Formats: sequence, C-alpha cells, structure tokens
Amino acid sequence: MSISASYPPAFQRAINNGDQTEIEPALDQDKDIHIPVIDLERLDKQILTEACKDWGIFRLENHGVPLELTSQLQQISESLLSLPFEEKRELFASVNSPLSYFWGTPALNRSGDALKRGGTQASNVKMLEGFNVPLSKLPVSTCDDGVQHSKLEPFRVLLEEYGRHITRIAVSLFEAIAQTLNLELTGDRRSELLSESTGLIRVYRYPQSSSVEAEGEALGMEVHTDSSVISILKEDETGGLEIMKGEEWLRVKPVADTLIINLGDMMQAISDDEYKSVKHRVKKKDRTRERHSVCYFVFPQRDCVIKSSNYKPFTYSEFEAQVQADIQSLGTKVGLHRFSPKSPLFL
Ligand SMILES: O=C(O)CCC(=O)C(=O)O
Ligand SMILES: [Fe+2]
Repeated sequence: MSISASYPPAFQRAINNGDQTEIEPALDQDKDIHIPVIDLERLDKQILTEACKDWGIFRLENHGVPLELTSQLQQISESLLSLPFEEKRELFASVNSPLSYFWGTPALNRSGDALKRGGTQASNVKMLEGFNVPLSKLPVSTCDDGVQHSKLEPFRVLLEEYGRHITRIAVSLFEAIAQTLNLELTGDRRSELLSESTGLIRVYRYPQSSSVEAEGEALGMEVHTDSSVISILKEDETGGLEIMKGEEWLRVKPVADTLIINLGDMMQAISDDEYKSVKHRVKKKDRTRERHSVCYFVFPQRDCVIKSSNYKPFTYSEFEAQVQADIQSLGTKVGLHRFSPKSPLFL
C-alpha cells in the first residue's frame, strides 16, 4: 500500500486546490536554538523560574519515562496511523471507544469531533491527523466491541501507562512552579488548578509530501498558544517545533529521550502574567519526511475560578467555550485577550 492511501483524501484535494496559503520563507540555520534544560531529578528552582519567565518553554531531562515505553507507543501509533484512511476511520468510530481519529484540523470539541471553522479559515485543511485520547476514559477497555477493537487494545494499554508517567511529571512540575510563584496550594487547591482527570493526549502525524510541488504546504500547525496549564510534548527526531521569543521565530532543536514542556494560557493567568504561555507552531523543515509527536495537555477543573490581576475572573469552562466560539465564528482562537479589560478584544 502506498503511504498516501493512509492519508485523508482531503489532504490531496487541499494541496491540489492550493489551500495551504501560509507561504513563508523557512527560518535560517542560525535560528535553530536550544531551549533551557531542567533536570527533573535535581530540580533547580532558579533555572525553572528563569525558563518560565523568559521562555515559557523548556526541555526536561531525567523524566523517568522508560525509553522502551515511548518507543513502543511511537511504533504502535505509527502503525495505526498508516492504516488505510477508511479503515482508520471505522476502527476509531465505535461509540464505546474513548479514542477518536481526527484529520485536517487540531481544533476539536470536548467529544473529540472537529470544530467547524468560520472566517477565512472555513475551507482551510490543515495538514495533520491524529488520535485524541481523554485519559480519564482510558480505563474502559476497547475490547468489549469485539474482535475489531482488540486491535486498539494494545494501544490503549500503552497510552494508559504513558498517561500515568506524564501525569506524575505534570504534577511534580506544577508543584515546583507553584513554589516559585509562592502560590498557596492548601487543601484541594492543587487539584483544582491542575486537575489530573482533565489530562488529554494527542498523537499527531504530519504527512510527507514529496510528490507535491506546492510551496508552503509543509506548515503543520499554525501559530497558537495552548489553553492548558502545562503541555508536555514528545516529538520525533524530524524537529519542526518553532517558538516566538520576543519578536523572533526560533526553531527548537530536537534532542532524543527528552520531553518538551510548554506553559499554557492557564499558567499565564495563574501566574499573573509572570510566566508566559509560549506562542508556537509546527513547520517541518524537511517536507519529504513525516513527523510524529505525542502531546499531553492538562487543565484546571472545569468550574475552578481563575482569579488574577490582569483578567476578569473566569472558569476554565468559560474560557474553553469562548475559544470554541471564536474558532467557529472567526476561524481562530483569541484566548486570554477576551478576558483582559485592557484589551480591545475584551468581551
Ligand atoms: O505536534 C507538536 O509538536 C505540537 C502540537 C501542538 O502544539 C499542539 O497540539 O498544541
Ligand atoms: Fe500547541
């Protein structure tokens, strides 16, 4: 089977129609940078504070996720993603499966279905596909649906184990970051601000496109900030993650057996804007290669009120509803500006 048989037909149509209009020159070599490094076994609060303040992103070493687990997860994700498109769709379409398959956009609703974009983005197909995995639903076996779904069972089991590791890391980092901010985490406050049950994994594939002449179509994920408290990214050696620092785009160099931590909008609000929700995008350097990544996002409890000096008090639920409404009407996320009385975009 050719690799393109596993890609959604919409990708080919988008390329043929020249939909991928974000043509920008590739970054120069000297924009390849190393981000700050944090060692989870010997957490240095000073380096952590500076990384959160100046960068909003850092690399994590000695994270304790077994290499074997990550490579098994990568292998099985890649083999599921390379199934023929229709087979993939059917496999993940079961009502009982906690996992869902998406393509053409990373903007999904709470059930994992693609959000319809408005504005100029309405017909713009993003060149990525993947699986959406709400961790709290993973303990439900996929096997109940019969033989077909026993194909998903090994994937589910690996995701559950990976989820346990990554949740442990998110909690430790959040507690350390909270200390650097002198945040009181008494009683249930920690699990309100960072609620393990909201954890979500996305497994992404950014397709290769050797046969295609169109320039610019290598752009994989447009500029955004994450809505999370913390996001944890495991990318392959292809690279392609770019971050905005000051006014400049920089390309993050991939480093084997490390994780990338980026702070999301909720952390920015919780920290009174001391720490930054980093602007980032994915742009493959070599478009003849596929890129794979596994990303984890964790959020506050839905009804937890986030109070801070620069934003009106809001719950995560309200924030998420606003992000989805903006994507549906404007085609893009506005984010924290909607909650900032100083912003012209304030509601
Ligand atoms: O695939 C990646 O490396 C990054 C994905 C990402 O930024 C996101 O899903 O928010
Ligand atoms: Fe992101």
